[in-house]
Amino acid sequence: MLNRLLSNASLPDLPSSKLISKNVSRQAQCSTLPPASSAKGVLHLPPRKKVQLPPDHGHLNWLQLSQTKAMKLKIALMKVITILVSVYTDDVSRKEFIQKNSLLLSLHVDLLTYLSEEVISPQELVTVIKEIESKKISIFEQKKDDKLFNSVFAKIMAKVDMKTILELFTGSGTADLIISKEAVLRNYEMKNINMYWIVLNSKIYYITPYLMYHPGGEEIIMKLLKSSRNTVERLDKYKEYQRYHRWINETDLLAQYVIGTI
Ligand code: HEM
Repeated sequence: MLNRLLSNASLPDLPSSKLISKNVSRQAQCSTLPPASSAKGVLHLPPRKKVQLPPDHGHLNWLQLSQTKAMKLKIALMKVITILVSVYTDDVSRKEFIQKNSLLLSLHVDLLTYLSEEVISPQELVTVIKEIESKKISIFEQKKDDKLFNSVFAKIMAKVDMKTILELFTGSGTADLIISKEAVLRNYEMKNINMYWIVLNSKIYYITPYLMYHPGGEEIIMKLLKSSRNTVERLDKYKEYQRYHRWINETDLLAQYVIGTI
């Protein structure tokens, strides 16, 4: 499989050197180094936690997959849906969101508001999400797409063309959207695996598509997001993130998944 991927070699536009943080003060444990020595004065690092990923879920698979147009569209649509459900279901959050973002990102705000008022109400979305909550399967992992989500995608795309959605919601197009901490906490409390965000260093990322490709496994991330100890003051998981991989530059690795900023 790897040989086939390497021979196709249409590698994405992400040189590996870009993924390495330049501000690493000390080399923490990495895959190629032996564990840190327990000698006096050497900082203790968490033990290595090797997990077995499903077939075709290596880093290269993920990079290639995330560059396909179908995947980009699905991610953009899911960004829209997760914002509608996390922000627009609550009057206070919605008003604050519109007020804070109308000046700089008016097109994003207009599109989201139009969708929520004319195309699919956030309450309707919540019902759809609840219906498939119990399946606990990411729509990015199923061979066959989930019909309910597809019907929502179709509703949106019947009113807004694909080019507009891709232009506004692909890559870091939404990076400057300001989203309240209350809306993020609402997202963290959702049970449907397709809705997951994570905050790292004040940036919010849509993390569902990456979960099964995470070399440290999905469990460790899910545990953090679904902890009953999460509060508006404890949304940012950057400390925990850095504990395991200071050397990884998440802003480049997750550039396509940015939802906004808290
Ligand atoms: C959400 C964004 C995240 C990204 C993009 C990410 C990325 C990565 C990458 C690329 C590796 C492989 C590192 C290597 O082998 O050198 C890795 C491993 C790992 N990550 Fe993450 N990670 C994320 C979040 C987290 C979080 C929140 C935690 C836990 C608090 C975590 C815990 C781990 C662990 C335990 C490993 C295995 C390290 C080992 O091999 O010993 N990750 N992650």
